[in-house]
Parts: sequence; C-alpha cells; structure tokens
Amino acid sequence: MTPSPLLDVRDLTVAFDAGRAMGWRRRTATAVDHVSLDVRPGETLGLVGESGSGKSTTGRAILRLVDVTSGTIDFDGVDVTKLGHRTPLSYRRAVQAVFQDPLASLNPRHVVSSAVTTSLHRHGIGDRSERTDRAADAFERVGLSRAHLNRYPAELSGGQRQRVAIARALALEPRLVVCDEAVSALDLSTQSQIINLLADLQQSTGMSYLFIAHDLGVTRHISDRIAVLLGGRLVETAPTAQLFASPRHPYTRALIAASPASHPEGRDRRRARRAAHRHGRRDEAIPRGLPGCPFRNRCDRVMDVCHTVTPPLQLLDDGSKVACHLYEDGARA
Ligand SMILES: Nc1ncnc2c1ncn2[C@@H]1O[C@H](COP(=O)(O)OP(=O)(O)OP(=O)(O)O)[C@@H](O)[C@H]1O
Repeated sequence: MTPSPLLDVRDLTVAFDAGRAMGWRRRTATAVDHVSLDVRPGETLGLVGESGSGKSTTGRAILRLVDVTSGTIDFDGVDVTKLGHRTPLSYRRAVQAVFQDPLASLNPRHVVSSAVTTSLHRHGIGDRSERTDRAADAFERVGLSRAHLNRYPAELSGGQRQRVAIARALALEPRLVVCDEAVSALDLSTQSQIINLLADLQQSTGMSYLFIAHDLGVTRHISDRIAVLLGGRLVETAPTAQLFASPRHPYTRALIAASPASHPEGRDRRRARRAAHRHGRRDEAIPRGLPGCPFRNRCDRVMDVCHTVTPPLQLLDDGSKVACHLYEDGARA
C-alpha cells in the first residue's frame, strides 16, 4: 500500500504583482498555476522544467518564503497556508532547504561550524557544548572533518560549502528538504558526490526530498518520481524509470531528447544538441495564466483545442499523470 503523503500540495497558485499595464490597471504574473503534487515519507520527488517554469516559486511557497495566492499545502495533514504570517518553529525545523549558492547564506566572517550552531540555537536546541558536539557530528555525517569546523567559507571549495549547507539542514533532523538547484553550480564529479551523499543520508534518516533542478540527468539519479513543470503548470508526473522509458507529454519528450545526460554514451550527443536547439528555445513565448496548453506554441502535434482549453492532469493506466489533449479519455498518443 502506498504510504500517505508527507507533503500534499493541491491546486497551488502563486501570482506576483507585475506592475501597471498602460499606466493604470495593475497586472499579475502567474508563476505557479494550479499545481498539485505530493511527496511521500522517505521519497525523492524531482521537479524539473526549463528556466522560468515555476520550480523555485513552488519550492519557496512550500518553504513559506512567498505568499500563496490560492491552493493548499498540507504537511503531515496540516494546511500550512492557513498558519498566518508567523511560521511555527516546528515547521521551519521539519522543512529545510539547500539552495544553489551556499555562500549567500554563510557569513564570510564566521567559521562554518557557526552556521550549524547558530541554527540549532535559533531552534532552542541544546546548550553551547551540545550544539558544538552536534555540529561536529553533522560535519562528520556529510564527509567533512573536524578540521573543517573552524574554516571560513572562502577557505572551502564549492562542494565543501554545499556539504556545510547540508550539515546545517541535517542537524535539525528535518523530515523534508527542499533542494533547489543544490548541485547545479558544481562540476560533474562533485555533483555526483553530493548526489550520493544526499542518497546515503536519506537511507539512514528516512527524510524526503523535493529535488528541484533544470537538469534532467542529475534529477534522474536521485528521484523516485519526477514532476515536469512548464509555464507554471504541471504537465506530467511519473516514476523516474517510466518517465525516461515512455515519456508521454510532447514537452517531456523534447526535454529528454534535449538532455545530453539522457545520451550517456555520447554517440547521440549531436542529436541531443539539435533537439535542444529545436525544442529548448526560450524566445518563443510560453503563454502563462491563460487557457490552453503551455506547450502549444512549440508542440509539433498541436491541435485546435490546445489553444483554448487547458488540458486537465489525467491518470493513465500505467500510473503516470499527463496534462495533454492527446491522451483525452485514456487514449494513447
Ligand atoms: N518575486 C517575483 N516577482 C515577480 N515575478 C517573479 C518573482 N519570482 C519569480 N517570478 C517569475 O515567476 C516565473 C517563475 O519563476 P521561477 O524562479 O519560479 O522559475 P524557475 O523554474 O525556478 O526558473 P529558474 O531556474 O530560472 O529560477 C518567472 O516568470 C519569474 O520571472
């Protein structure tokens, strides 16, 4: 039996104020448009999509860093959108984040262990000596030595700084970690070390990850399931192996074809580059917040209905969900 979700996001919409049109009427920009997804205990859900698709805004809404326009975010059965402006400490502890650039959140004048001890202090955990012990323990678990505790951020490599950010999250014993482009700035070999570390930590703690990345190849290695966003909408979600073996949405197909990592032997890399050029262009406007499919201006199987009716997310018989008119009434495309 499938365990009930730890995180259950329903119909999440986040719209930002986009100033005034023609000098008088205020406009909004819909960054996330009726997105529903869930993350189960101990699971990793990958959230992928091109730049501007709404991945970070979804993550930031879950972390309560942006206001939600409508929809619900249930964490352990409690709708956190109803909690008011002050986020309870228990939620801030249970849901941690690892962002792309750890330097931005590490104080350059403080040794890196203080990132962990300060965070423990903020959550009222332990006395000074216990916090120091916990920091040393967290550093060890992320593969840093005691010698690293008293280094300054600038003295560490990008990978080591990301390990500090993971240690800071880990020390609070979170139940969910939102990893937002957590390995994107690292070189390939460091990326795989950090991915392996995250997977090992998940094994030993049972925590869940929402793994946000634009790179499908990286996401593939860590995710149990993958959700694909485009223009603020969820277009497909499926178990990882299934998504790669039989992608359903034309956008998912284009994304996989354009990902060099989906051609590991390199023999098809040229074809991937050509596909990336054909499908990955961002100069063609993605319609946002309007009825119709967000991929309609780039889809080679577009139909009249795609311009006017937003395709609902439908459950297919293989367990994947797809929002595409080609699959209406369970039809196979
Ligand atoms: N604070 C904000 N104010 C106004 N618009 C915003 C704000 N944050 C994001 N947006 C817009 O919302 C849309 C989604 O942005 P978001 O950062 O969530 O996408 P993304 O998929 O994470 O892309 P990237 O990987 O480039 O960050 C974009 O059009 C972006 O310009």
